[in-house]
Amino acid sequence: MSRVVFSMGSNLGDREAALLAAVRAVGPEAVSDVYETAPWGGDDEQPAYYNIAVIADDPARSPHDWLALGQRLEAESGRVRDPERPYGPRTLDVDLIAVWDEHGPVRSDEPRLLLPHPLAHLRAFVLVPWFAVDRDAELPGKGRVRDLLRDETVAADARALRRLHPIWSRHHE
Ligand SMILES: Nc1ncnc2c1ncn2[C@@H]1O[C@H](COP(=O)(O)OP(=O)(O)OP(=O)(O)O)[C@@H](O)[C@H]1O
Ligand SMILES: Nc1nc2c(c(=O)[nH]1)N=C(CO)CN2
Repeated sequence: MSRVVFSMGSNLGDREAALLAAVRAVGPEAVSDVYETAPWGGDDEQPAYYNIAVIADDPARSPHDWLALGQRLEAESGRVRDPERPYGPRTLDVDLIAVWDEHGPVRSDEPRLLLPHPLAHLRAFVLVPWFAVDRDAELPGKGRVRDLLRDETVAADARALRRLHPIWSRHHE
């Protein structure tokens, strides 16, 4: 068993098309609506992001398989990395927020795959879409997403997000 929560984002090119292609490739169990979000992390000179949360469940996939899939999708979207702008604009970003296997939450300290994602609890653009598809969501080691959203800074960011529209429905499957 391997259940994963992804945060996906895009702020370059056709944002919706990039996210939709990624969702399709993952084979999702649940997909949030699209949220328009201001750039997080201090690099403000870039377009607004579209962000979604995606939950997937595939007994055949390991955490590294999920990571490899995410990285392949980023490359296929035409993503180019600018080493001078770690939080710069991108056609597609696929982050693994948390993974569970048959033993429970997976923890990893490998730089290549940090689990749970070490910054997720600070990011309204991750927490709000995730909470929207799972009211009981829990970020391992940090607590319930419901409670993380009460932090003052996160709550202020959350109020500034704009929920736009669904991106996924049965007819896409
Ligand atoms: N949980 C994770 N999900 C996705 N990538 C991860 C994770 N943990 C570590 N990485 C590594 O992070 C590296 C940098 O990824 P990337 O440039 O997309 O970071 P970022 O998305 O800009 O920043 P952030 O990790 O803060 O969201 C990748 O090489 C990947 O192997
Ligand atoms: N709003 C928003 N800001 C970001 C995002 C993102 O997906 N959405 N991704 C980042 C790097 O992971 C850095 N900043």
